[in-house]
Amino acid sequence: MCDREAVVKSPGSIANLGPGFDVLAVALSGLHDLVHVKASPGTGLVRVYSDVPVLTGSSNNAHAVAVKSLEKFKWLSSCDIEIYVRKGVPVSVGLGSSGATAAGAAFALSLIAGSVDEETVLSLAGEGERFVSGVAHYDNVAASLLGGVVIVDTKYKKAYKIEIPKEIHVGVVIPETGARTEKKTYVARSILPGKIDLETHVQQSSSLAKLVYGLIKGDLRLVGRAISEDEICEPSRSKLIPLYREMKDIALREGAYGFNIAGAGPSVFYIHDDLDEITRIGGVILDFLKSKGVKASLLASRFSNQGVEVVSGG
Ligand SMILES: Nc1ncnc2c1ncn2[C@@H]1O[C@H](COP(=O)(O)OP(=O)(O)OP(=O)(O)O)[C@@H](O)[C@H]1O
Ligand SMILES: N[C@@H](CCO)C(=O)O
Repeated sequence: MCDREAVVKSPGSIANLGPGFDVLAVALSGLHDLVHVKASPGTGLVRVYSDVPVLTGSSNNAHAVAVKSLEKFKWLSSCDIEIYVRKGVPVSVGLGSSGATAAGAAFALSLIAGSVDEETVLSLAGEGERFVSGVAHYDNVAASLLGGVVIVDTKYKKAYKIEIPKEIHVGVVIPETGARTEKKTYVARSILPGKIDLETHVQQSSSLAKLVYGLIKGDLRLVGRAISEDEICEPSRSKLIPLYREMKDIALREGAYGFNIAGAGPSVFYIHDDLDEITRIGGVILDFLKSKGVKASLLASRFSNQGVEVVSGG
């Protein structure tokens, strides 16, 4: 039995999308991790290798996912597990890098164990996020697994996918400075308000519902307007991102449909239906940052309906 392997591709993602803290995320096109899992006869030893040296061994969340998988799939404990992670999603910038690996590892291990059940895979992948941020949140991992825009059902640990109705291009401005440390998601979560008042709840729910309605109707301007609204994370997290307000003003003034923080930051993202506009608006933001002595780069991508994909094995 312990002589199986699987290679999967798992996409990066943007979580929250403005008002959907821990509830919404979207998979991205052209950015993915490659996760190769091998099982061989043994005693339940887990070894993880990565092309990003600091992520080799037990500092890679794939290790935590594998340990949980051995507990979940009992027969795997008579196997040794080796995992090779080739990172394609930039680490620690807000593009769901840890989530991409966690989702890929959970999916590949479940394939090898012969039991790919969405809820189990989601729950195993969430353990990879717990390892990184202290909390098992499911937004990034659900987007990496399913593709599209996902809505996380936090009560029943499920995720519902909304197919992206039309081309939505996204520009991501990645600052070289900002809260980009190993613990950045942990820190970015620790500064959030512990409680919110009723008025904030109503406003946030309205923005979130508007975003989902806009997606279903294919109304990108409405989607963008909703993406720009967040009463919970943006007020505190934006203070960790140099020139955040100015960047948002520029993007919206230049015609971006919506702008907000990508995941836990420090990157920011904006959307448009025209790729050329994404490039042009990004250029204006980068020129502005340069004039202020802030180094940053632009990454252009697209919202994608593609989730995790099997490359071989299983
Ligand atoms: N397989 C992995 N891939 C990437 N980061 C990992 C992995 N395993 C552990 N980490 C740790 O997680 C940290 C950041 O991941 P985290 O998911 O919090 O941020 P992110 O990738 O920017 O995504 P986001 O803010 O969108 O959730 C990294 O600095 C790294 O130390
Ligand atoms: N929803 C998560 C995504 C980042 O991991 C957060 O904002 O903290």
